[in-house]
Amino acid sequence: MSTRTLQWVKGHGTENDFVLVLDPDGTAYPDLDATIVRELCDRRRGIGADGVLRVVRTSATDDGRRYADAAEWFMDYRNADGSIGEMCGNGVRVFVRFLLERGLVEGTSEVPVATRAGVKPVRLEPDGQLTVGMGPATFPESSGLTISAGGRSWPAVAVDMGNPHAVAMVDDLTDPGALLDPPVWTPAEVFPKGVNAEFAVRRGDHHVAMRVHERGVGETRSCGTGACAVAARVAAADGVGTPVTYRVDVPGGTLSIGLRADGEVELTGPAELTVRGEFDL
Ligand SMILES: N[C@@H](CCC[C@H](N)C(=O)O)C(=O)O
Repeated sequence: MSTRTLQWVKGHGTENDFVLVLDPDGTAYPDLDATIVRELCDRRRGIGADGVLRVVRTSATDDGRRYADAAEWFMDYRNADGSIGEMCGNGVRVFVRFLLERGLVEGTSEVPVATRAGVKPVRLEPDGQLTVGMGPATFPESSGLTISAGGRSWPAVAVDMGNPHAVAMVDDLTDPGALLDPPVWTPAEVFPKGVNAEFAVRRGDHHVAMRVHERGVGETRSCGTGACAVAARVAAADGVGTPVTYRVDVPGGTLSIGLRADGEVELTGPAELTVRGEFDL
């Protein structure tokens, strides 16, 4: 019989859902490894989530320590399969909602959060949504890139948002099929560490919709970094000037992506905490 329990909180951003574990000094759950992450995220045997956000002080982590002067808190993110993702746009909003609700940060103007893709400032909007300074979108060389899913293939563009994305424009969001298996891409060397694959359609002026198959997870209801990648790719294809804002519809809601004149990408969306409990380790 188990003698230890893990205290958890569940939250989501446009239905991209996470288990949050508070471990301020990095000592509460030294065994929170890939196996436990998989158990927590299991939707039948565990709590069920797309990933785990460990809330830990930057000074208490190897990956966060270099940011200790810029941010008190480090978002230690893992995908549902236990793998590490460098950045999570929906997750970082949920992370800040947790910090705010627990009184772990002073004031509400802007909260810097250290991630494996750098420090991201997050601010609370008057309507309760959160805006993340995501940094720039960059376009690694990807000429000839194709991505295949559901028995069909599309040309795609690689976009780096701190984590890797392949964006394909499709005629209809049902074209990639059920997205049960990870999409396959060529040339393989474009994404040596795997990829998050977005399939997008245009809905109108500065308005797109997308589905995503996330690396380390499967199809999810939303992906914040993916929505930024789609907006950046569509804006580049259209040659639109900045600043400009794109509405990106995802199965779990709507995100707003601001492409600023200085190259910064801003992600705005909701973040909610929903349930909490204990998990026997
Ligand atoms: N859902 C996230 C992205 C999470 C990480 C991704 N699966 C990866 O491995 O890069 C988001 O909202 O950005």
